Amino acid sequence: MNDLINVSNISISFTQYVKGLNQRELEVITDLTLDIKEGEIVAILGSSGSGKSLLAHAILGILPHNANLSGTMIYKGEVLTEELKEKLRGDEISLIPQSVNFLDPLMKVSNQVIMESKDEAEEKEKRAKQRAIFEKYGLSEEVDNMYPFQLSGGMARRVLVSTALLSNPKLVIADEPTPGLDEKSVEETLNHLRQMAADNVGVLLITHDIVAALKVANRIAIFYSGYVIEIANVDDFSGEGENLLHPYTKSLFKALPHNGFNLTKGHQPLHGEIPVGCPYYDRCNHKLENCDKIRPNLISIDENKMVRCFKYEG
Ligand SMILES: Nc1ncnc2c1ncn2[C@@H]1O[C@H](COP(=O)(O)OP(=O)(O)OP(=O)(O)O)[C@@H](O)[C@H]1O
Ligand code: NI
Repeated sequence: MNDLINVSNISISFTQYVKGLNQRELEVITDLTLDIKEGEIVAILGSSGSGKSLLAHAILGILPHNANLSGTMIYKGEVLTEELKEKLRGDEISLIPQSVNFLDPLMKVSNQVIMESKDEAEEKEKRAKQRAIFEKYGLSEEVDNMYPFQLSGGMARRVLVSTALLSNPKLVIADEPTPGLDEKSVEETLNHLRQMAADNVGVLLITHDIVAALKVANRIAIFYSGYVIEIANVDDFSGEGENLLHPYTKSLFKALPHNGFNLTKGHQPLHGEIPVGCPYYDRCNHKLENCDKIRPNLISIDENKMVRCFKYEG
């Protein structure tokens, strides 16, 4: 499988003004590395407020103006500059947004899916395509003329998915597509993602729902305090978790059945104070000599797996 996007050493911070002219940096994402291949679903798993949406917005080039972004992104072998992001956004790279509030309440569904066209021929072509995709996702012809408030939650979700697919994207970023959905709608949404991957689209699934991630992803990136601490194959989350590498991922996996498969709290970005050493130091039960003094790098174990832990360095 070919690499679609390689995100290397991305950091995102905000400049905050405290007491007049004093500034300080709030680092939300630190040194994030991740790659997605064609036809692959990679889930990034992190708790609420951990910076997942910011990562999506960084790839799309829609970060807020006060955000500082560093690091590199390569898309199909080409450096993903802000200019290129703008060109690809809504085209080769599309977003399934976190909220159905992204739909304009005052516009008929089909019109907002299509947006502007440069001439009649293009509009006709777009309408035909929109109808075909809606059909595929079980949205009948009368839905075209509905307003968002007339849609059920599940229908609105399907409209967002269809919208993301209208441009034949190569990379789809799904930002928390499952929270608040009933089990059937969750399954339906996951099936949509599987279908995309089967069509060779790369999918970045952003979620705090580990159960959903395990059902659909090929690989899972675990986010902790703004750091990716491990990227594992979905199959590693089985048995006793013996193939998982990072102490945090192992304990997370072991704890799952006991806490109803919910992510435990306590891995928000560390507001203001970035630890010198390992971000997991305080909670780790495999501490080594230098863990509180030096931050481990995210190192590759093989083509698919990475870990940030001194146990595996050297
Ligand atoms: N414009 C901003 N200015 C300053 N800080 C911000 C800004 N936007 C986001 N943040 C900070 O970045 C953090 C991460 O935000 P983000 O929306 O990416 O989290 P998330 O992981 O997507 O959360 P959720 O699961 O709730 O969607 C927030 O907790 C907040 O501290
Ligand atoms: Ni979010």
